[in-house]
Amino acid sequence: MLGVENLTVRYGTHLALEDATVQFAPGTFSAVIGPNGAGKSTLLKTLVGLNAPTAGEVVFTEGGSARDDVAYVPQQQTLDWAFPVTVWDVAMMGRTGRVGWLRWPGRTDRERVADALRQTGVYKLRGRHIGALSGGQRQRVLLARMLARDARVLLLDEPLTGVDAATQEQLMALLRAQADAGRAVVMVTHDLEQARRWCDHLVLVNRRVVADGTPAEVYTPHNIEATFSSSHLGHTHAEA
Ligand SMILES: Nc1ncnc2c1ncn2[C@@H]1O[C@H](COP(=O)(O)OP(=O)(O)OP(=O)(O)O)[C@@H](O)[C@H]1O
Repeated sequence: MLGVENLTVRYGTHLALEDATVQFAPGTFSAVIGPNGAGKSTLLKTLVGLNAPTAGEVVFTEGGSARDDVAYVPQQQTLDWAFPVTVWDVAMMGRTGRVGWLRWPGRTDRERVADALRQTGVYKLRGRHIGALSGGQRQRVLLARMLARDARVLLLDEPLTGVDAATQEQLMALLRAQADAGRAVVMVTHDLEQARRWCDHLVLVNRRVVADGTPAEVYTPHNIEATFSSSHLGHTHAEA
């Protein structure tokens, strides 16, 4: 189990997330939903250890250094796609940590990478330079790197950006299967409708956690209004 308790994150004087308490359970596909600037990426980055809490904490239950068990897929546009590596190399980073190998990949590593590339449908592109890929192909490669990692917790920041509708459905099915296999899958998205169809846990965020529960519990006009209306944003700004 991974979660945050009373988490507040500030960037300088800017309050990005305030007093958030949420848990992400194994076997659950969670969606973190909210408008631009709501603190969604901040939540994921803090879970993976890229941001330090200003107050509150990240909580791992069940076992010790579980952060090693977390695979993180950042937003596609935050990565350097001109970097001279192939699709295979990027997926292998899920095993070895970085290019210029920390250790020489073994047979298990190669098998896991091949399997991940097949699952995401880019095995045939394995020799291609990542700079030559479409947006949808890039997203598949990032998902392959995540799958190759074989982590128990999967955190994905808007993994369906730049992906066509048919591929989005395929990738959502893939993530659903990861949750059904016992992993905790947490996805940041803007797409409330898609999240409602595929996820069993929705977290609505607008600087604070507005609602947290099953789609049936969370998907109410009141919660959606509270999450997405600009008047509410103004309200939370005023509180900050
Ligand atoms: N490194 C940073 N330094 C200063 N401010 C930041 C930093 N990162 C994020 N912010 C600000 O914190 C707020 C929350 O950002 P965050 O990226 O978490 O939002 P988000 O919900 O993921 O938004 P989007 O949907 O646009 O990606 C925003 O107002 C953003 O401008």
